[in-house]
Amino acid sequence: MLEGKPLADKMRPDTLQDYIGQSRAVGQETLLRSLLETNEIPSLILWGPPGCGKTTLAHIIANNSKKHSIRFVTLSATNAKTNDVRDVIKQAQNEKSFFKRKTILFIDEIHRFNKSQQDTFLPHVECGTITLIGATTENPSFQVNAALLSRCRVIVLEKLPVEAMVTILMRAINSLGIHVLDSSRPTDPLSHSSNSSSEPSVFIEDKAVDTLAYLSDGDARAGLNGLQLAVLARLSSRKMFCKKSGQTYSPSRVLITENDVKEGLQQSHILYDRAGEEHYNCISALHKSMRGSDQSASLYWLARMLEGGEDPLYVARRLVRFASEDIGLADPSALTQAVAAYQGCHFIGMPECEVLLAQCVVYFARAPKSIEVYSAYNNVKACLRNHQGPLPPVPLHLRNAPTRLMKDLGYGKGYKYNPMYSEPVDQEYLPEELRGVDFFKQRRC
Ligand SMILES: Nc1ncnc2c1ncn2[C@@H]1O[C@H](COP(=O)(O)OP(=O)(O)OP(=O)(O)O)[C@@H](O)[C@H]1O
Repeated sequence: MLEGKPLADKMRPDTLQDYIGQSRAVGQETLLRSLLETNEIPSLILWGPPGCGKTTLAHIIANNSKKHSIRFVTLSATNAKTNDVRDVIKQAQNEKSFFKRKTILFIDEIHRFNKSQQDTFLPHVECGTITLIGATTENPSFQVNAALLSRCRVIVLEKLPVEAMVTILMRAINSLGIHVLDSSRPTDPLSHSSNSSSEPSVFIEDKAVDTLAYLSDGDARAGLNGLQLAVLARLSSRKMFCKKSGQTYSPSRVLITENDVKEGLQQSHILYDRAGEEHYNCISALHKSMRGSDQSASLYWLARMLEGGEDPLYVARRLVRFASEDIGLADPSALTQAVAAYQGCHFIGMPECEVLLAQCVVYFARAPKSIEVYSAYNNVKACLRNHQGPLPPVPLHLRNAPTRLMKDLGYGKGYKYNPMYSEPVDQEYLPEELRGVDFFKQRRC
């Protein structure tokens, strides 16, 4: 059972009955479930984090549709070319016109197709030649063409909760014939070696199952892979033990502990997806926690990113921005702190630089906040962008006059050099048509 395909693939359910969790999307009372049960599949975009069951749901739909002689074609946007899509469409057109057969096209990681590739199937979705099912870990509002999106129903799948993960893991554990050891009954399974077969009996601590369910962070593939790796590692260390000791005897029972499953999981991959949606969610949560002056939450989001393998320089760059955008002149040294933290991270790297970022984040959470400069600058930008016609010229008295011709043209004429005056100088600095505008108080566009 542990040889060949990954355990996650072997355990992929074929029916909705075995599809665990995701009740909001495909629970008993949902529209999607009734549509699936009556085999009226609309075009869908399945959006959710890695390993939450997008491909599995498509696989279940495929199984169902084959029973109703609907064609189900799969492409992965990571390696499919535009020509592959065209071929599928051509075939779908033929099937539709000659055999009245429908085609469902499943595109995994649809966000990897660029906009023009996505355009290729738009008219065919519209006229019903194909029913499109796209799976994506990225927010479809940014990654899927608006026109295509409006023709699809977006199904949001969530990270699988711990209980669902336990159910999925237990299903795999049972199918592998592994025994779960009840930690409330302290017996040593390894001391009983009554197993006569050459294959060892495999046990797993119940708390190891719980830990695996927690640490896999809603990603069933990660959990099942973690389980598989832990079992394989234990079995191979049993073999090594026999080889090294030259003993023909080998322990007939193998125990998978909590530590084994922790090793089986690659934490960084599991807790955090550096390139995906989670990266933006966490940085946004950090920014908002600092803005809200919540130092604990700020530290939490920072640690969540760094522990997950985020690039510390990326976080440091965001802190430089925050120093000006949210703290600004309420504490101008915030900017110095942020730049110093950035340089410090650059010098020493992870893991040493984590504390620099932590210091900066707490400083920012505690700092007084001001968006005065940020808002005033936005007002100026809005004024420029909304301006109709040519921009007003720079007033002559403010222009530099390095040549005689420029002087003759009136450049710099009438300019009052402020240091020459002991009193405040009455002089205009904005173009004539903006006289009197105060970007700090109002927005004039
Ligand atoms: N809801 C579920 N019920 C039962 N098993 C599940 C469920 N979701 C995922 N699994 C298990 O996890 C494995 C991986 O899930 P799947 O391939 O569907 O994830 P995905 O959301 O498509 O992830 P990715 O975005 O990384 O491709 C499946 O093969 C299956 O064994």
